[in-house]
Amino acid sequence: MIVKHGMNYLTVLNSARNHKLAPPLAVLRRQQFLIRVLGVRGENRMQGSKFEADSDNILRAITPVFDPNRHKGQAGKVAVIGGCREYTGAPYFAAISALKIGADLSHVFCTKDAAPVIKSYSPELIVHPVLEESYSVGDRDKDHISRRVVAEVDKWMERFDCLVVGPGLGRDPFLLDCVSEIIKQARQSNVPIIIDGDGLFLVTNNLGLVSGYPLAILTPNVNEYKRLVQKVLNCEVNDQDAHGQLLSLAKQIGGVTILRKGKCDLISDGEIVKSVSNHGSPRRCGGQGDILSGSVAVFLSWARQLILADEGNLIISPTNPTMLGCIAGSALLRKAASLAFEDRKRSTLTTDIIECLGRSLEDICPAC
Ligand SMILES: NC(=O)C1=CN([C@@H]2O[C@H](COP(=O)(O)OP(=O)(O)OC[C@H]3O[C@@H](n4cnc5c(N)ncnc54)[C@H](OP(=O)(O)O)[C@@H]3O)[C@@H](O)[C@H]2O)[C@@H](O)CC1
Ligand SMILES: Nc1ncnc2c1ncn2[C@@H]1O[C@H](COP(=O)(O)OP(=O)(O)OP(=O)(O)O)[C@@H](O)[C@H]1O
Ligand SMILES: [Mg+2]
Repeated sequence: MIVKHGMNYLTVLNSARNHKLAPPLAVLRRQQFLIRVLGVRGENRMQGSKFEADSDNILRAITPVFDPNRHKGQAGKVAVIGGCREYTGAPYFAAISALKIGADLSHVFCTKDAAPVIKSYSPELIVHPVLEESYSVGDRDKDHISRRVVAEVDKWMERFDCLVVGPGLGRDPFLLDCVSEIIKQARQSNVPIIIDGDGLFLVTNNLGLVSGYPLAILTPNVNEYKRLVQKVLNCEVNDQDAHGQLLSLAKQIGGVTILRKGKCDLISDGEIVKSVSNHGSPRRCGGQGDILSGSVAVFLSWARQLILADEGNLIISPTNPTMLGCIAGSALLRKAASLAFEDRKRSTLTTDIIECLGRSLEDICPAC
């Protein structure tokens, strides 16, 4: 069978299937080979586009070199607000990913039920059992419990370089009210905030929480993006003009940065659009978005530090730390997912990808 340039996948597969002389296994192998070859060609086209971010150079530029004069905390202190009765995996994935990439300290603020579970996954995480869900709070106690929850988080706020709000947070109304107050406090303290998962459910219904805050990053998946577009732009997702629509969405929410996750990750701060489409994994197991939110938190913190220290002498582009954090986090996650898949194939899980984060970063910027 001759494969001609421009033949689509289906034509090629059907030809291979109709190739009756070949034994079935050989046909299958040939099909897989053709899919791989043609798939890679398509991906290269996307990576060569003018929108594709220079992610390797960005990772090299913003990852700090080791310095014996630095003390604990200077490589990043992040906090994840999430974790409830249903979900304990998501906040763990986000918080541990931050540590595996190089943050010094990673906190989790979760409900009382979730805390012992998350603590038992890892002694490395600092877990605060402070959030409350409606079922454990009487109507009369709501005001003072809400004040107490917000105060518990606020006393740590100034120490954090970045907050990740939403992985495994759940949608309990009382809990979400408290989290709204926490977002307001973070904003007042100028702490960058990444909004993911159920945090996006909260923010989509209350855009004022992040609108006009340049240190906010939203990381919607396909469902979350759809809801955001419907709410803000009052229309449906338009894949024919994906870049233009993302740009308007970020602009409309007052210049927040949006990382639209998908086959190719698209990132915009309302000024520019960048894409990250390096090879990832075909496995779509749950939790990869959580790794991403923890990763973006670390890279955003590092980019911000670098920009403050360099006083405008930065030689990379873009220069917005939220854009840099998203590009670096997305590229690293995809590389780690690809490495994990090479090794584990169909059984690849989120924990396998987390184990590949260190090696992936090391390949691009060695520690020494
Ligand atoms: N191991 C873990 O702990 C992991 C935990 N995870 C955590 O899960 C949470 C939800 O995130 P997700 O990604 O499942 O949300 P998403 O794609 O919008 O929903 C998919 C479908 O479900 C539905 N739906 C969801 N929640 C609903 C609700 N409360 N009540 C009713 N419907 C609900 C939704 O329907 P819709 O909202 O469109 O009506 C859609 O059809 C979030 O906290 C995340 O961090 C993940 O990170 C994975 C690993
Ligand atoms: N079709 C795809 N091909 C390759 N990579 C993808 C694809 N879809 C998503 N990804 C990658 O997986 C990462 C997580 O995206 P995903 O859409 O799974 O998030 P999510 O649904 O929020 O995940 P989670 O299960 O953690 O909530 C993204 O950064 C993206 O790079
Ligand atoms: Mg998610």
